[in-house]
Amino acid sequence: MHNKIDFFTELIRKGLGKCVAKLAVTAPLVDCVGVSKGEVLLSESPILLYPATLASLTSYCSACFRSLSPNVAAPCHSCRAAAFCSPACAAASHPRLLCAALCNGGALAAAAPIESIQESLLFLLSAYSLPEPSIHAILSLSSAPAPAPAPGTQDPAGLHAAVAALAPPHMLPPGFSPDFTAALLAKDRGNSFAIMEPYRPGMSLELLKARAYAVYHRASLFNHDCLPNACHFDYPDRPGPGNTDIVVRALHDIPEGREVCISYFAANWRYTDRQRRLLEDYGFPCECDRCQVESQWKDDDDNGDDGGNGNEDEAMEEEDGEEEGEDGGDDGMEEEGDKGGDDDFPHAYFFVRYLCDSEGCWGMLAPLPPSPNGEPSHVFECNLCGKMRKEEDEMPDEGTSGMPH
Ligand SMILES: C[S@@+](CC[C@H](N)C(=O)[O-])C[C@H]1O[C@@H](n2cnc3c(N)ncnc32)[C@H](O)[C@@H]1O
Repeated sequence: MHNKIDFFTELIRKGLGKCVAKLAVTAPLVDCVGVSKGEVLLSESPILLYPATLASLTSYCSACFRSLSPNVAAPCHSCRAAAFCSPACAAASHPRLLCAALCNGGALAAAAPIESIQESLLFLLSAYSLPEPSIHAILSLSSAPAPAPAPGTQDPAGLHAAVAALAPPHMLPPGFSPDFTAALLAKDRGNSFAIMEPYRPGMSLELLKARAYAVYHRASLFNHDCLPNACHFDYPDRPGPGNTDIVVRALHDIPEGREVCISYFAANWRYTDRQRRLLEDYGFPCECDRCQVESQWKDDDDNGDDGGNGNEDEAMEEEDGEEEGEDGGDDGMEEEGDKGGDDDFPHAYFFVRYLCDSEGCWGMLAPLPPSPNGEPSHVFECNLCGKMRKEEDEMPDEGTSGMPH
């Protein structure tokens, strides 16, 4: 356990779900005429799909990004560095500038020795391979601010020079310039979605890497909230067409007029980490309900460090033990609230209900879509590990406590 959110989730694993639900903020429940829980709000194909790193080229099909099985993988006839999972994917091929750069021996690997530079170069070579309307669709998205130069990274001018050196000049689009490159990079930073490697049970989310990145036109319009009311799914290894489509579903009923927001990263991140990421990568300080609450927490509650004792796990375990010892556990959380200890965490309900409890996962749980006659599903699906959880399995009852959003 690392922080207060982990603490509440741990309580749920110990069967104290009902108490945590009592702590939930009692916002008025609104009659929902807007969106029903589990409803698919968006299903969309990417404008652009590109490998996350050079290593992705040998593990995933370069056209559809399904996992490659070695006995069916066929190398690209031109570059021999990328591979495809089927004749149809080989015919669809992969971005022509990327293919040309890969034909150039180890030049791409030499230009991009570290993964962050690889990611930017793979993006640029793929984006510059798009037909003009698609490049303009990317340029129409909102821009994220340029990051402060970090050691080992390359600025847009350096990345532009690398693309110019790697791609045959006649293949570059009209308007190719350092400014064009900088504008594209700014769009990628604030709008791309990671398509993750396959999750294996027990694997820590921190170790899970992206296999590819995708830019979508309409999905890029979702704003962020640290207590989102929707989350996105992708199913890259599923058979059939549309395996790289993004699917956005409502976590719960959303009243008409309420903004639909997703979280740009795992919802269990600490306040300071969320603020830093949103400021650095997206250019805004988050002022959502949750951040307003958590900004008031003492440093050792959760604000980004261990509060100096370096062993928060122990502190939490002690606190937990005390609760159970005092009153048998179930009402402990309410008492904790009465004592003023944890009543400053009104969003506990959200974590209990919508965060996956698979070991090391921390994906988000959203209900499956309602049935054709509008019946809501009582099965929740994790958008990272794919685990299905029945609503009644350790989940607090939606009707007995307030909904955060
Ligand atoms: C993926 S885009 C979202 C769509 C964008 N708002 C638009 O109108 O195209 C990300 C950008 O939206 C803005 N944004 C997203 N969530 C926000 C929030 N909670 N508060 C303020 N700005 C936000 C930031 O400028 C961020 O860089």
